[in-house]
Amino acid sequence: MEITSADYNYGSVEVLDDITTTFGEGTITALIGPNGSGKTTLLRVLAGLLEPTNGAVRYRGTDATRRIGYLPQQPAFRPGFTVLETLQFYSSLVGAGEADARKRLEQVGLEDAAERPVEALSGGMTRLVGIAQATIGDPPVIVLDEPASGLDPGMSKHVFEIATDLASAGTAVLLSSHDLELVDRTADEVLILDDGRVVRHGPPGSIRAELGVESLRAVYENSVAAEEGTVRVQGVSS
Ligand SMILES: Nc1ncnc2c1ncn2[C@@H]1O[C@H](COP(=O)(O)OP(=O)(O)OP(=O)(O)O)[C@@H](O)[C@H]1O
Repeated sequence: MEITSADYNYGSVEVLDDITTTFGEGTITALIGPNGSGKTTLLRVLAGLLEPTNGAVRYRGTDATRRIGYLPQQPAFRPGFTVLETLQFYSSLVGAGEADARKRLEQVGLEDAAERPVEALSGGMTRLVGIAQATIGDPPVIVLDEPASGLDPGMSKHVFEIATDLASAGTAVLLSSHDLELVDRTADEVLILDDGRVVRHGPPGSIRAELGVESLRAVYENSVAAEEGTVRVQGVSS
């Protein structure tokens, strides 16, 4: 999958600036960057939910029944249905069959919550249902916006293990995260976004070596110009 010379503006607010990069199948690419740097916007463009203002996104292997799975930053499900019914509904939409819904539920460790109404889940459980939903039908590209946010340390690790399994099976996994340690340990590629631009992209080990630092946190601090404790808000002049 590749994105070429892509910009994205919300009206007059320019959020993404000239993004060109490729994402390989079988790899986990983690997007990291300050709050408001454009990670969600880039993931939505890559998932095909937003049309880039300029430039293009191209997918390979478009013969899959479901081309892209997507976990939004704040997943929400229609109330009045159980967890299993919700996932079966998504399965039927993508022609994946009922067994796939149960398999995905087990994969995220939520089989005991199968009969619980979706509106009665905790925040972390709702995100896990969202991850299960995103993986139904084995799409070749899976886009996860902060999949580990709000999860306890054990579940965060588990979610990154799910991402690793998906990548081993050939899926291109794109995700955003603020957990630099987990990203350092798990991602094949790291893409650092600052103020809507890609400031670094490569395997975490290579970019650490390039800068002669020990941790991804040090890479981040070296690469991101934002002042700590402030958020750069595009479209607002100070
Ligand atoms: N619908 C919208 N209309 C106008 N501006 C928007 C809209 N959505 C996002 N933005 C702006 O785009 C910029 C990038 O937002 P985005 O959500 O992509 O950042 P992010 O890197 O995902 O942030 P975070 O880490 O806080 O989730 C922000 O300045 C935000 O205010």
